[in-house]
Amino acid sequence: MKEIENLIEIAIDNKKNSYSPYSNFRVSSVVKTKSGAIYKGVNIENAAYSPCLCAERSAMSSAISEGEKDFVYIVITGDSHDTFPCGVCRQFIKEFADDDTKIVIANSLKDYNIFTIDELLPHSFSSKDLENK
Ligand SMILES: O=c1ccn([C@H]2C[C@H](O)[C@@H](CO)O2)c(=O)[nH]1
Ligand SMILES: [Zn+2]
Repeated sequence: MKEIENLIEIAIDNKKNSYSPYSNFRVSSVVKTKSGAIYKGVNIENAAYSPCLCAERSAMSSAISEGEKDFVYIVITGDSHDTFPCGVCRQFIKEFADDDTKIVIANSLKDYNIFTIDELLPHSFSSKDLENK
């Protein structure tokens, strides 16, 4: 099975662990880093709403917490067709992604599209702006 399909399969399977009693909208993410390690995340909601955590930030945070910041794949799959990352997650991804990081918006094993972060977040603010002030 293709590497990418394997990641999508893991993400779809793990949607069951989404904690989303308020929106009833499940999102699951799987990230793969340069070392080959895989980390999973789901959206985690809260009665106070604002502490809600998106699946992709959850997965990336797990990786970063293990010292893994070089993302090769960020796979996202949700309960709607083409579940794209929210604005907060795009900015979060921008901090760590490079031009080679593949952001995979997956509907099924065979139905997915791949984007770079600059396609999803053009004209963005990043650490480079702080260096070049
Ligand atoms: O890319 C996305 C988009 C939405 N959500 C979550 C946030 C909230 O829990 C639910 C409905 O917006 O979906 C994610 O986790 N990732
Ligand atoms: Zn988000």
